[in-house]
Amino acid sequence: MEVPFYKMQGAANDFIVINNMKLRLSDEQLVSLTKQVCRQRFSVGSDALMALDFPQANADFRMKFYNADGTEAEMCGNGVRCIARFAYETGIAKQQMTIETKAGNVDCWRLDKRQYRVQINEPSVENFDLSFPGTDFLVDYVELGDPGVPHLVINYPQLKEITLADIKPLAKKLRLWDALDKGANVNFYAFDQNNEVILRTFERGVEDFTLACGTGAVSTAYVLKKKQLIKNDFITLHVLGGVLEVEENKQHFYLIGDTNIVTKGYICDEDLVI
Ligand SMILES: N[C@H](CCC[C@H](N)C(=O)O)C(=O)O
Repeated sequence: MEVPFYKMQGAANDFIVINNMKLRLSDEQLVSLTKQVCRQRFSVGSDALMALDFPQANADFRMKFYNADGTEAEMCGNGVRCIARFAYETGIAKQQMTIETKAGNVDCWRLDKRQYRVQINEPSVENFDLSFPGTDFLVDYVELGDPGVPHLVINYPQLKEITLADIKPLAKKLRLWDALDKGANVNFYAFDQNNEVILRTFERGVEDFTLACGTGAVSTAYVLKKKQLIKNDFITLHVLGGVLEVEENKQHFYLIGDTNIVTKGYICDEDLVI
């Protein structure tokens, strides 16, 4: 079976995007497809797969988001920005759209050919200054949306001086912390010399650091604003894949950033079983 798809990335958080309004694959088929085609080298390789589908209520369309390991996540900030561009450029939506996600509906705006802006779901859970056993780390927990996408936020001042390998063991322990009933994505942040944020995110369902994480950026910005560690309404976050902007406007948080359509074509992986 040849599967028509776009390969897209937002700040190098990369995605396979398919139109399930046309393919009509079942949830089980989407999970199986994801686990096969997200594998690097064996197949296309990607952080996640997103299926654009019919909305269940009054949104323009529905985004079904699957991590590379096949687990479905509640939301994806970079993913929503990319699927919004896919929808606009394939005539499914106009320049402003409402997208149904597991975490709730989100509004998204096309700013220009590549820049998209999304209003991220309001937090439904927040627990600050949790002490992580066996360390002197205080970590903050936020779920964006309801049910929310779970994020831990940790201040790690020497982030610039260390490598991801140095913090991967800690990231894995935090990701799997048994105090969290659905685990979490793990965000390490530090401030740079311009008081902008450096961010590195270990993602649930990828089980590794990705080059960017949109809901991780918003979770971090949310914590910094709530703790009054940052005053301005526009927060620049430097991630390995580039830059993400988070805007707070009337208590709502918006994620703004670049998108890139890397490939348009067909997955014709000869080992693919659907
Ligand atoms: N990269 C995504 C986060 C995906 C969340 C997923 N890793 C999970 O929570 O299982 C983003 O840009 O928001």
